Amino acid sequence: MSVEVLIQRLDPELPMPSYAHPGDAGADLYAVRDVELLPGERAVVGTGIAIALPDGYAAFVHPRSGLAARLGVTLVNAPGTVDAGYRGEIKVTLINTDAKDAVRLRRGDRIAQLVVQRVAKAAFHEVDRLPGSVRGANGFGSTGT
Ligand SMILES: O=c1ccn([C@H]2C[C@H](O)[C@@H](COP(=O)(O)OP(=O)(O)OP(=O)(O)O)O2)c(=O)[nH]1
Ligand SMILES: [Mg+2]
Repeated sequence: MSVEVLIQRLDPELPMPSYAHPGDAGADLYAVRDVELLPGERAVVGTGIAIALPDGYAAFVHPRSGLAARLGVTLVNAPGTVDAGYRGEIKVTLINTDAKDAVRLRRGDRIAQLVVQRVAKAAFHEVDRLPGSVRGANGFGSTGT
């Protein structure tokens, strides 16, 4: 399934978001600037792009596993939600979770990945009692660890 997504490059020197392999779900996003993150520090970094998604779609900003595993860098609000109507620059809220080492990322580094998905719009109907289910209200580790 493919969907047309309009993209505006706010920084024409950065590459278009790109899928590294056919079949990848996430298209890599690039840092618009250098950033240094001290241990525990976070920063909002632009990606130099704005998009227009069709109604019924959203895009989700996910961390990259390589940055997470190698450097401890992830996203504070993973996954970030990009609404179909959002026309501003897509930004990434990075955090360095490492306890000891600072991390330096450069302009043009791939800092996150964008997953475009269909999303349903809920019509919320208030009721006094919800229909029964096998799980019921069990959660939060109810099946064990
Ligand atoms: O990682 C993210 C998350 C969000 N956004 C942009 C797109 C999204 O449509 C908008 C608002 O995001 P969200 O609804 O998560 O933030 P909010 O704190 O609820 O802000 P608002 O009151 O503007 O909805 O910010 C990003 O660029 N990157
Ligand atoms: Mg919101």
